Amino acid sequence: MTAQGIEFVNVTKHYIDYSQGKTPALKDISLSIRKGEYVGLLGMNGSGKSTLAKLLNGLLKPTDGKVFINGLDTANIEQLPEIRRLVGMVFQNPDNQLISPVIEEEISFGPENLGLPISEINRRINWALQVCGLEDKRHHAPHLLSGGQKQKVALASALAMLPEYLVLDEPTSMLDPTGRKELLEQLKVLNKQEDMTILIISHNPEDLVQADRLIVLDHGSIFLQGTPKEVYASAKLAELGLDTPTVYQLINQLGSNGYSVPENVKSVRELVDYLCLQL
Ligand SMILES: Nc1ncnc2c1ncn2[C@@H]1O[C@H](COP(=O)(O)OP(=O)(O)OP(=O)(O)O)[C@@H](O)[C@H]1O
Repeated sequence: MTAQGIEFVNVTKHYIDYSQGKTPALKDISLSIRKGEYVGLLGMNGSGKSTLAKLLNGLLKPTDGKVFINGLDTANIEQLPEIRRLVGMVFQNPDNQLISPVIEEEISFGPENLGLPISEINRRINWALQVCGLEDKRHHAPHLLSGGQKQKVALASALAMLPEYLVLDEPTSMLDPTGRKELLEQLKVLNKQEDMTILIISHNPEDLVQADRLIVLDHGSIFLQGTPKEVYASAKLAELGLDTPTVYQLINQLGSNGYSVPENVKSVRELVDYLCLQL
């Protein structure tokens, strides 16, 4: 067992008594996510993505199998506080996550519970507000914000815990195009500069292109995984009816015409730059 990283060992999750013959939400999943990795999770509605995310910080327990975070077992109640410090979660619906009357208090809640000194709490609040572009909203009430702004507050609260692992379930669903672009940029920075491991779930394939690895779920099982280039070049993906981002449609077309594009080209802009260099 590796001490660092996330490890799913033969994990099955049933929500309902399986003596009734119900299909499990997740079936015998084994996977490893190494520390510092940026992983995208995709799949059709009901394929098990949110269930997998909730297993990561012990919100759900496996029916069978084990989930380890840095070697800590999510089924061990004594290890849960440390697991929840390590794994920050940003849920699909921020209304379920925000509890304080003022944004600053919402963000300080977690660090205060860790018993950190005031100076460190303030440093983390300032940093999280700045990363999420919320400096001017510090004294606002979360419930008066728009859905997208609430999503940013939920992210800021998770970041203030300085998690090693950041799990985001549909984080861009309520953001406008600018907010979406900014969030994805910030995730890249958090991953590369802060060495934060990222697991992002999204129905928007464009949100996942910067991942190191994509994992595709189907009916609770891993259907396909690989680099974005490998996954989006796979004919299997079309079987699920999942969209291919524009840049990979172009890369696939170039590939079928005999032109290979390097793995690090992940946006239309980067593709154009790369092609210009080849002229
Ligand atoms: N609380 C619950 N009780 C019973 N069944 C549930 C519960 N939550 C999810 N399920 C079932 O588990 C399966 C996987 O659901 P999950 O929410 O993990 O899928 P998902 O891939 O995140 O879907 P979506 O893309 O729609 O968010 C579905 O069949 C769903 O009906």
